[in-house]
Amino acid sequence: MSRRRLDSRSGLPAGLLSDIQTPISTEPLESVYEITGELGRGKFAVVKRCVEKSSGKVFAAKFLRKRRRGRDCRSEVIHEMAVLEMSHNNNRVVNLHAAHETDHDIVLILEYAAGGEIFDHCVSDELLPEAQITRLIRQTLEGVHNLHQSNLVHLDLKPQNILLTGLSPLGDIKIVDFGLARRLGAVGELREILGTPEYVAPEVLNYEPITTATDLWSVGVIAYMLVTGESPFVGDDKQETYLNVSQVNVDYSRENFSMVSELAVDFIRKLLVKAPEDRPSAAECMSHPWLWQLCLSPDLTAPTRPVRERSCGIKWAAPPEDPEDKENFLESPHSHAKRFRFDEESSTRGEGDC
Ligand SMILES: Nc1ncnc2c1ncn2[C@@H]1O[C@H](COP(=O)(O)OP(=O)(O)OP(=O)(O)O)[C@@H](O)[C@H]1O
Repeated sequence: MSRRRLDSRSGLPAGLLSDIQTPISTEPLESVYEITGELGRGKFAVVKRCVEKSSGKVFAAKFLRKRRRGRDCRSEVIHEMAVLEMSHNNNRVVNLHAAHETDHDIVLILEYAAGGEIFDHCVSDELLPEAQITRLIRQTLEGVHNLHQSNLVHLDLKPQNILLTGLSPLGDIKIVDFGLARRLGAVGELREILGTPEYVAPEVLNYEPITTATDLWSVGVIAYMLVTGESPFVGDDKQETYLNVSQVNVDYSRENFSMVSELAVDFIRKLLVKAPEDRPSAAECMSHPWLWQLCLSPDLTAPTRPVRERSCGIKWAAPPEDPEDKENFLESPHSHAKRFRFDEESSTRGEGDC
């Protein structure tokens, strides 16, 4: 995808934020941090593990190139910093610790997420138990809800951008990569953006207005991938992927979902709908019974499911008594979030369906 709305005067992507509080230090990075190894890379960035010499604390240093394809992209890096700063109080977003500038890069020193990407759990031979998946989705929704409350949309949510604070035991999620994030309303209607074809919503492909619902589509894709180990829209080539997305061509067959609860399917079906206005908001999603049915399960660390094994014994549960869930939750989903209308029939089918 290459479409991108440009500001007519500057030739830069429209709606970039430019106010930052974090000073950009020119002190040589190596004098402050010991760089220890690569954690990941994207199109214009490489992320390395580093240790702050003065404190011994571990961080992730994201090296963002200032020039890309012969163009000065400093303002895009500043924008990413501004979004991170706006999300400072959002516990589900990686924290910006400091920033440095080198000849070629601006380096964001980020909170280190030691557990890697949830993508690894989508492509593993052993999928996570649904109780763990629902915990991760709840946390993702909480992070997304808080972004949306600040009028921010992420627009590049995918399993590679949802990291974990730890692996064993499985930690909490941290959302990263705000390069495509935008503030809604900053420049009128938003219709733009590149993204990763497999994960983008139909309205992005169709150059229709982008709203908070665009992120909710991606949450549906992420949930699909975590429960099935498959990417719902990926085709043999880009064209086929686009077609699958724009026709919402999703495979809910027994083959893919043999091990998945009916409530999980219902949750995903609610999000992977073409019309953005028909998708529930992040807050509304939080009252879906799938997210709470297993949260009182005594053993969240239950063995992982081999791919295609059935998850059974589904029982609906009351909202969480778990203090962590209560603390982190958007108040109480049942008291505050407007309840999205869930299909009674599809919800009850999960019970005892082993
Ligand atoms: N804070 C972090 N802690 C640990 N690993 C990280 C952290 N931030 C990023 N990574 C790793 O580096 C990868 C690339 O980071 P990121 O997505 O921010 O880069 P990007 O160049 O903007 O990516 P893209 O080209 O997909 O937009 C992530 O998918 C993740 O594996």
